[in-house]
Amino acid sequence: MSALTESPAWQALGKHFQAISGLHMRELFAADPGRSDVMSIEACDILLDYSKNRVTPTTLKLLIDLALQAGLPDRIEAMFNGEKINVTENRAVLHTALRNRANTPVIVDGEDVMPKVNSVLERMGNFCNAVRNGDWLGYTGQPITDIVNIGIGGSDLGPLMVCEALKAFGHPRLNMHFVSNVDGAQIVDTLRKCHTATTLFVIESKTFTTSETLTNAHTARDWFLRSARYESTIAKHFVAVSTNAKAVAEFGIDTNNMFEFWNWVGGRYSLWSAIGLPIALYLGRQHFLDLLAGAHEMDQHFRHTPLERNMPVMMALLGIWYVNFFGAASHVITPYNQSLHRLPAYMQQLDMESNGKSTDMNGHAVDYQTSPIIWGETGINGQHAYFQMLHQGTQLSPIDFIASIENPSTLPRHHTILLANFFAQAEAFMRGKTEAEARGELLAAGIEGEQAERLLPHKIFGGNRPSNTLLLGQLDPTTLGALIALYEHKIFCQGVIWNVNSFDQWGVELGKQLAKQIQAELDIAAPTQSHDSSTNRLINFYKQRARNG
Ligand SMILES: O=P(O)(O)OC[C@H]1O[C@](O)(CO)[C@@H](O)[C@@H]1O
Repeated sequence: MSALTESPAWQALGKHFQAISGLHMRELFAADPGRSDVMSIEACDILLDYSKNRVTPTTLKLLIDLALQAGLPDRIEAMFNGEKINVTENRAVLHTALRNRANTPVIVDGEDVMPKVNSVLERMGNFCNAVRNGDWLGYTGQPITDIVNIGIGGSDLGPLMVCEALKAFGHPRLNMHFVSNVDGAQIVDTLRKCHTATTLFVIESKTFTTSETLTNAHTARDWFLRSARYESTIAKHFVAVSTNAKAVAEFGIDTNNMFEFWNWVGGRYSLWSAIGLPIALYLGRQHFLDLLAGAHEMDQHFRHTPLERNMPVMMALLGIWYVNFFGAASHVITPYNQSLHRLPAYMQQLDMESNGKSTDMNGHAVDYQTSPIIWGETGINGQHAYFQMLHQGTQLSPIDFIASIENPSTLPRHHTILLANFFAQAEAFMRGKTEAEARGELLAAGIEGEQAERLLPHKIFGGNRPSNTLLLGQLDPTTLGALIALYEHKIFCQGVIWNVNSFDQWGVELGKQLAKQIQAELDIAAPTQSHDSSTNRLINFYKQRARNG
């Protein structure tokens, strides 16, 4: 057994689980009408109601014991203070410094990083103003109308998700495009919608070595030069965001047109850095600063609120309760705002790339589950697709319901229907439908006797399916910033308790190495023999068909 599973707090939770796992939330609500007043937290214009979880006050106390046993308060301070908590890469983890609107010094290797953070923000702001005002002109003297972000993973998902979420605040002249897939279909389709004279390419890559991004960037450059002809025109149409100035220069982008960030910013935590440039271009400098301010407010809440009233901490602990004690393999994210439709995809990288680990900080194999599988869709669409399984299937999948009270992008009547569904689903998952209720409904519908008995088992809902409800005041830059930071910190807390490094991603390397080797093999006609028989056969089958075709 590992130190974690042997620990007193873990053992106590295991015993407690045996005692209460049979309890139904209906009973818990009936026994304590004030349950949701106690089991809710308000911060940063977000209300978290976590009362529809299979917990009692004792569960919460034991979970807090687990957090304390893991030294969570010290680990939180270590992160904010710039300690090198990403031990396998010997790096600090300071996405919080990027949104440190209080501007207090944050020291890494003896240097306050805030002056350089502020200086890049200043440059981004000036550049965005020029593009948005129409002062930044393309090679024929026209203002920019289309912005194409080329990047993948953290250099795509954050900017894409935020630009979609905050479309209501977007600049009316600017059309945003995001190209991540190396499948040429995506860039071809995008370029078809753009004109060289009015398109700005933002090439985003922390490392500037990512093959998908560089391939797309070269294709964009070739497309551009076919019309613009002179290399000197590139400066007006290509900017880069990276930590790797040398590779940016080698690609042919003037480093004066490069916006820098630093190795203490993880890719999936980078939307607050210059990687947020497409966001700032689309929404404007002030809205980008508002996004940072919202995240900063959540940072302050996270850093300074006692664990039992701390929103990210409570969400982390509830997640651990289900993953490690109920054996839940997955966790569902269901936004009830259409504009948050890319949030589940964003959360997949944030959570699974961070905590999808089976080796702990000491290099030992873990003997407990870590990151759940994160999945989801907009809630309304999910209701008409996978909710059947969530209501009556055999798997327990906790759900996060997310909606906003105000929704500037929708119509009032639509919003009422949307929110009615939002409230109803969380209630349905909690209470279910008993046999007596189902029987009563059948009777009311005039279905009796044998037919009623046959249908009855299918009409029963066990309920007792846990969910968190997150109600945002409105979906604006500030609240969205807070929401994203909330999940970042939730994931961090879980990583601390699971004792994994949430900030490396070695698991993505092997596939990349093999792809490089196979790419070289695909370029030669001779049959491949260097892999296992399945991979050889697949490659050679492909080669033969591609040659004949
Ligand atoms: O920004 P880069 O260096 O191109 O990397 C893109 C993405 O690729 C990954 O390294 C995974 O392969 C992610 O962690 C990262 O967000």
